[in-house]
Amino acid sequence: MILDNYRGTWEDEDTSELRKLTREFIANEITPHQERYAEQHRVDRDVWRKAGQAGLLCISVPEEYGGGGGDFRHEAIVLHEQGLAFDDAWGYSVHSSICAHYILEYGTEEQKKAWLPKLASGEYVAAIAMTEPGTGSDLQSIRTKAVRDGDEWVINGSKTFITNGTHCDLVIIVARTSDEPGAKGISLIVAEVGGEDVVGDSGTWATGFERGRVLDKMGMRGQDTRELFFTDMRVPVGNVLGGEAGEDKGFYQLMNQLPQERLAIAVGGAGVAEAAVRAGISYAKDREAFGVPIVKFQNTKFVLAEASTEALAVRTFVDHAIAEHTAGKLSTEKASAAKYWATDMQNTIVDKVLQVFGGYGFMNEYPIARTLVRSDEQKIYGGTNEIMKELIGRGL
Ligand SMILES: CC(C)(COP(=O)(O)OP(=O)(O)OC[C@H]1O[C@@H](n2cnc3c(N)ncnc32)[C@H](O)[C@@H]1OP(=O)(O)O)[C@@H](O)C(=O)NCCC(=O)NCCSC(=O)C1=CCCCC1
Repeated sequence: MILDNYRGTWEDEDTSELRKLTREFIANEITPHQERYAEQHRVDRDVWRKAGQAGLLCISVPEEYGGGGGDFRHEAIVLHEQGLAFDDAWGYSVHSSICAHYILEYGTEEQKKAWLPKLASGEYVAAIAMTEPGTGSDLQSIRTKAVRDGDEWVINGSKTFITNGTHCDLVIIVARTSDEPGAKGISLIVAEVGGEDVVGDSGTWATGFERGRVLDKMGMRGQDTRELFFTDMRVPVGNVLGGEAGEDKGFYQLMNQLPQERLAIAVGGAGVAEAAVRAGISYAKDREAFGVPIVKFQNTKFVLAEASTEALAVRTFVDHAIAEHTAGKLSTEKASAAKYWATDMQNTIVDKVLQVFGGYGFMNEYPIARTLVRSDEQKIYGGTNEIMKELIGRGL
């Protein structure tokens, strides 16, 4: 099969070892519990602690802050393995590959030392609260407001679609901190909110912090997605990422960091696409019709030939983007292209492979069914694919 033995140009012995470790972790801690995680709309809180112990959290954070001392290639291995395992609860990657990086890139030395070791060990779960009920793609229009009162920010507002909304102990809140319009008056404020291991137990939450509805999603049901509310919630004034120098810089920090998030989603997409092809091949070899395995039919071969070629093309493009990102050369446009194309192709590939399964492809007991719905979500979050095309278009 053309995907066999493929290795990205950036993969080496070190990443091979990490791949083995990640595969083992997912096989033990995620795959056997997928159904339960989907039912409870989140993984167990312990998954973070175990991932921390296994060295799978904050892999690209320097060792001096408790991380693994690697780079984005190492994050990419974990993301790719999650895709390959149809792991649709990738909140721990959001924690590591996205949230930790805001602190690493923009935090003061004191902030990095205070928070990163806790994220790397799994003691804290992190979330980033960007999207609001009335503000998705148009990020400049956020309304959550932080007003300075002495040594504290007083925060009011609401956020929705927040990954890790149930478990988060630390939230990076995107809030308006000045009366400047649009992009200029926004800051990233870190709030330590008090974690929650049990849904509904609000005993340890910060005053003025409330977790809203657990959102009932069509796919990625094991991923914890929730509303968050802030009502006169007080946060120390020093919690703006980057300290005083970071005030009102939040929008630019987001624009700089979102390309990594988009690439992370593309990497997951490449993994899911490949896993779908492998599942389709395996099913077509087992399933018999008209006295022969259906893989013998030309239609089946052609569908799987197309899907495996497309999955390989996605992987090579994503690998190219990973190599550029590791070298510090990934542009906003190329990260957007990787996200848009990898997730669109993921959707196309999964859809055509599902047809090979016939009626069984529509049954939830086969991962391919929930994977199709998951593929729809990949095209929306992290910046819709339409916003990705807008960003590519601006660079033409
Ligand atoms: C691209 C975008 C639509 C923004 O365009 P506009 O036309 O409003 O903004 P524009 O006029 O282009 O710019 C404003 C200022 O910003 C500077 N700048 C732009 N790019 C950059 C950059 N790359 N680096 C530095 N500065 C930048 C620009 O110069 C301008 O500055 P100025 O006003 O002159 O001072 C932006 O809002 C966006 O991206 N939305 C998608 C949100 C979105 O992606 N959520 C995702 C939510 S999170 C999520 O879904 C999750 C999913 C998985 C789990 C985790 C979370």
